[in-house]
Amino acid sequence: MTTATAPLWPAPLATGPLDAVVAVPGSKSLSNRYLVLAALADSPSLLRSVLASRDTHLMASALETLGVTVDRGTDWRVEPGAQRGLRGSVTIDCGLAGTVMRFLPAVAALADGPVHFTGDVEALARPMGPVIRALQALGVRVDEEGETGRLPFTVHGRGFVRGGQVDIDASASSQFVSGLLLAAARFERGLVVRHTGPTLPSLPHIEMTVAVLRAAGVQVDDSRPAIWEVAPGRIAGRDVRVEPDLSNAAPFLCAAMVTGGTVSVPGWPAQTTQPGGLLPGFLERMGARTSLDGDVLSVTGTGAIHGVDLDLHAAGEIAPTLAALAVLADSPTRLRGVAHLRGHETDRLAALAAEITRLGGQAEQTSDGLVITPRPLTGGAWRTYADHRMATAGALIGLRVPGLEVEDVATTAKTIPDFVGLWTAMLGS
Ligand SMILES: O=C(O)C1=C[C@@H](OP(=O)(O)O)[C@@H](O)[C@H](O)C1
Ligand SMILES: C=C(OP(=O)(O)O)C(=O)O
Repeated sequence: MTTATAPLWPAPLATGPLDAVVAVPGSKSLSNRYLVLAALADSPSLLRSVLASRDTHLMASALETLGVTVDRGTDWRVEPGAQRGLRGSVTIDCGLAGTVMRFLPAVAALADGPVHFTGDVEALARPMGPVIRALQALGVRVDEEGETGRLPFTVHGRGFVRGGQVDIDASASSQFVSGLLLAAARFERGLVVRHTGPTLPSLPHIEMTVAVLRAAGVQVDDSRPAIWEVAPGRIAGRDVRVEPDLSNAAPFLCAAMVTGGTVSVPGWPAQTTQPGGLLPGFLERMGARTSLDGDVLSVTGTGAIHGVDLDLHAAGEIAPTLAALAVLADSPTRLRGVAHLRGHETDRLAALAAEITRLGGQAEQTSDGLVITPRPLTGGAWRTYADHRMATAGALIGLRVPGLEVEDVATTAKTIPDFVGLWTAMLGS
């Protein structure tokens, strides 16, 4: 939570070109999908290199509340609740995790009683309406308690969902679609989801959902644009290794460009549905050299950072990092296609514009993004609005701007367990 008294972390200045290897923890998006599917499966699962951060602990705790066993050791072992059914008459704390608040309502509909959903104060602003409306259209009772289309609400599980077909406007978040698809194989008739809105952000994340479902033995037809059909059937427990979080790799790789050095991330997948897989291409357009040697992705700064015109609708979660890089570029940048960032952990377009401007920079919001014009910056507080990616963006700018202090850097725990440790180790190596 952001308060006036939140501590300030003096972001370290870079003292020279980096030459560092950074082992980035597991993907939030993959970890939380594997957890949901493991909970709905008909046999146990073992999740290796799973991310242990606030968002994945919230997911694991929520599933435990529903009667699933999640043994959180080095690897996480999940004993599904499927055979004996999911438990109702419980409350789920979503924190600020989009994956928990959007993935679990459809799961809760399978529970044997009411499941109350709540979260952080910042979470109460995030859009939930399409999820609630879709479940209601499928015959699930959902009682809203505060503002319409927002947390908190109660899903009245009846132990089964008939399923069928549902239309949904997912222009505010791809997670609305993913959340329905993840549970759909457990609906009596499966589910056809049709997206009806004007834009569809984060398509790679929906493709990720389809891929993890298929890998668990679920039949998914995604051959028609913006329509996904999940057949009813069993979900298999799995033994899987989670890829590193490529979006969380972004600030570290960008640090190579800011310092004119090299940063390498091992474990980079040859193929991935993570939107962070688009990152090397974006960084090359901004002036970096990149190479994939085996599974080690290296980014080398050439000394130059160029402004760029980028449509980020497929990869909105890396927009804050690229905005921070753009602040340090040699020409203006336009980021487009990311209107949905207004419903992320905070209104990220407003937050980035405010904080860049506070340092003396120039950043204007457009209807669907930002225009950033590089200017000399001065240090000062960088506010983070409970947003982990605002914090890591501040750290990146702080490599070059003396006196920049990141408010509430602990908010990075949402998806990285020890961001400050990894960042300072990178700078020290
Ligand atoms: O499904 C997922 O794991 C995610 C989907 C995206 O959400 P939006 O489509 O709301 O941007 C992304 O930004 C978020 O960080 C994770
Ligand atoms: C948008 C993000 O998170 P969430 O999963 O909470 O939507 C993010 O991590 O950038």
